[in-house]
Amino acid sequence: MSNLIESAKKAAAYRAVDENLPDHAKVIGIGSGSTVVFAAERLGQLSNKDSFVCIPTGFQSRQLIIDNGLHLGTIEQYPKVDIAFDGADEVDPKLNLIKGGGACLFQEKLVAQAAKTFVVVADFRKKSPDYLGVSWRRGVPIEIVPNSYAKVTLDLKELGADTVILRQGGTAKAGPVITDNNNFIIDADFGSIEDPVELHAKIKALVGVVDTGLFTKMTAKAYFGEEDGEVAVWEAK
Ligand SMILES: O=C(CO)[C@H](O)[C@H](O)COP(=O)(O)O
Repeated sequence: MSNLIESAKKAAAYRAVDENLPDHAKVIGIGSGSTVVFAAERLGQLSNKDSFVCIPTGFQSRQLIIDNGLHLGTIEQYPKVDIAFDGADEVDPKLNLIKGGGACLFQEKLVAQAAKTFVVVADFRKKSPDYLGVSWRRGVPIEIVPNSYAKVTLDLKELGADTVILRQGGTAKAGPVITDNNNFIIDADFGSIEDPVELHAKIKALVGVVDTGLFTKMTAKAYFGEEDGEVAVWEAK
C-alpha cells in the first residue's frame, strides 16, 4: 500500500509540473508535505532550473529547494509568484481545500494567494465526494497566537465545533506543536462543511486566529495520483 501511495504522489506531482510550468516562470512557490517533495524533485531535474527562484512555505520546503539544487528566494523579495505547487489534506469538487495537516498553513496560504496559478498535488485519498470534512476527519487546522488558545477554544465551540484540540507534538515533543511562525495549531472538527467560505470568515474574525486551513477560491487545478497508476485532474469551473 505505501509503495502504491508513494507512486501515486510522484505521478501526480510530476505531471502537474510538466503540464503547468509556464515557459516564462521566474518565481515558483513550493508547498509543504510529502507529495510536494516530488514536485521539487521534478523542478530540480529541469535544464533551465537556473532561470527561476523558488519560494518556500516553511522549514521543510526551504530544505527541499536547497536539496534539489534550486534557487531559494523569499516571499518578501518576490511577493508576486508565477505558479505555486502544494499538497492538500482534502479537496472538494469545487477545489476548496483543507490544508495544515503538516502545520504549515499560514505560509502556504501566503504563497498560494501570491501566486497567479495555484496547483494542488495529491493522491487519491484526498478527494472528497462532495464537502470538506468528509474524508479528512481530524478537523480544520487553525493557526493561533499561543496565549489566545483557551479563548479561541471556547469561541470555536460556540461556532459549532464538535471537538477542538490543541495539536500536541506527541512523542516528538512534550507540549503543543509550534509552527514555523512560533504559533500553535488547533484542530477543530466542524463535521461536513457545506460553506467553507462562510466558515473561514467566521473563524478568521476571532481574535487570536492567524489563519485557517480552509483554502477557498484559490486553486486552479488539482492532480490526483490514482491507485491504478493514472492521474486524475480536477479543474476550477
Ligand atoms: O498542508 C500541508 C502541510 O501543512 C500539506 O500540504 C498537507 O498536509 C498534505 O501533505 P501530504 O502531501 O504529505 O499528504
